[in-house]
Amino acid sequence: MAPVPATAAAAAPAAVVSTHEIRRAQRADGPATVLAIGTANPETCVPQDEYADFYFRVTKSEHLPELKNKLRRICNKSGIEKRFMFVNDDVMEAHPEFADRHLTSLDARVEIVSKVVPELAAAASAKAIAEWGRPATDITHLIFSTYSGVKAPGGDRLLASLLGLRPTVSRTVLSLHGCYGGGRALQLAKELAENNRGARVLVACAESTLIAFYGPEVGCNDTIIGQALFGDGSGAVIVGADPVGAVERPLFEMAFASQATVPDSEGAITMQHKKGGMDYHIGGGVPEMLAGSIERCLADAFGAIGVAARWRDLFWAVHPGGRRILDLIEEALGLDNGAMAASRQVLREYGNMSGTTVIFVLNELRRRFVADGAEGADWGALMAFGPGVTVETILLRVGSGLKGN
Ligand SMILES: CC(C)(COP(=O)(O)OP(=O)(O)OC[C@H]1O[C@@H](n2cnc3c(N)ncnc32)[C@H](O)[C@@H]1OP(=O)(O)O)[C@@H](O)C(=O)NCCC(=O)NCCSC(=O)/C=C/c1ccc(O)cc1
Repeated sequence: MAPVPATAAAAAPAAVVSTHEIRRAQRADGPATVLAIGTANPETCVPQDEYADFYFRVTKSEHLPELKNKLRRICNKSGIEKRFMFVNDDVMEAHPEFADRHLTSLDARVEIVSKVVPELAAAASAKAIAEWGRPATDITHLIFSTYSGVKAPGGDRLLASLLGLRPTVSRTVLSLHGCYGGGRALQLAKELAENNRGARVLVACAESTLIAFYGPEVGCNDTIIGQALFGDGSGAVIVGADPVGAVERPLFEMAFASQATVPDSEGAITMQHKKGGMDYHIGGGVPEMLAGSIERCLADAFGAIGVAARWRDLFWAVHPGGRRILDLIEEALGLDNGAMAASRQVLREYGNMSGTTVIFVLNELRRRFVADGAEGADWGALMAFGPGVTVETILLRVGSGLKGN
């Protein structure tokens, strides 16, 4: 069809513009930036040194003392002091079938998590929105990441309604990314923010171990290791480009993001919903596998943007999948023992909350930067890992909202 001359009709566009120009006008000018962070946890807190007693009591497994001792040994070496969770005595009394993974319980689990997980995400998101300082109706996109979401319409819809987001908010659910869900969601938020001028993306990650909580079994060490490490929590981040001067405070600029799959690692970490709850496997060699891959991921990412980085000069937001993962990554990169202090603190206070954890780490880093004025800090790396084995890398720069506080 020939273009309509501008004078032909009052409703015609004033000038013919190409789709390239339309596209360019839709893009943001600056990089995606973290503008606010919020976190939340369920009420029940279990000290790590009481966890073995709690777990063997509520699952009625006291007849397996060797496994209880093994759980105690792992808890002692975990670097964790306490964890928060939805599972408590009341839940287990109401659902004794949760203790036995061979009984059918998925429906009951999904019924509970499809309510409590979005509610927890709403609590974290409300904190992020309050800190952000703009109305919830200014959120244009919502990314909800959880491995508890196996229902439609899903937790994203409930979350949007609990927060009073506008009906035209663009919703996406990410599921079963496990421990790299937070990294994946932030990376997607970066793409959305940079490609949609004025977009404000709410990333909400929320996980509950209730979907995967069952009693111990002789010969299944995965259950014991999971019981030693995992906790429940939610983290929310607001991401947008071109911050509005007087209102929005740039915390971290997202300069580059990438994903890599570790070769020959398919079976190392697995998750699958089954009739008795979510089944999972955590291979013994995961810390070594990650330590062997991490430097390549970082070098490729910094290489792609032409920045010569020295690992010792960076700040770190690394997913604390387990204490040994942090130890081996520090060693592989030749870092000081304090380099992962924010990750270790989150591990100590909350355990491994799967995809949510890296948002807690980012929040802890922010707290540390505010406390010391972000002196000397410039570039950093956020890294998250999970099934695949997948490594998410996001290169960060300290934002102006954190400098000179
Ligand atoms: C703190 C650990 C667990 C133990 O510390 P350590 O310094 O290695 O100590 P040890 O070498 O003495 O090991 C203590 C015990 O733990 C056992 N162990 C050591 N890793 C293992 C192992 N992957 N398997 C099963 N036994 C082990 C090890 O065999 C040993 O057993 P035992 O000799 O009987 O005392 C440490 O190994 C560690 O940090 N491991 C990293 C764990 C890890 O790979 N995490 C990343 C994956 S997280 C993930 O996939 C999440 C999935 C998920 C799924 C469901 C959810 O609800 C939520 C999330």
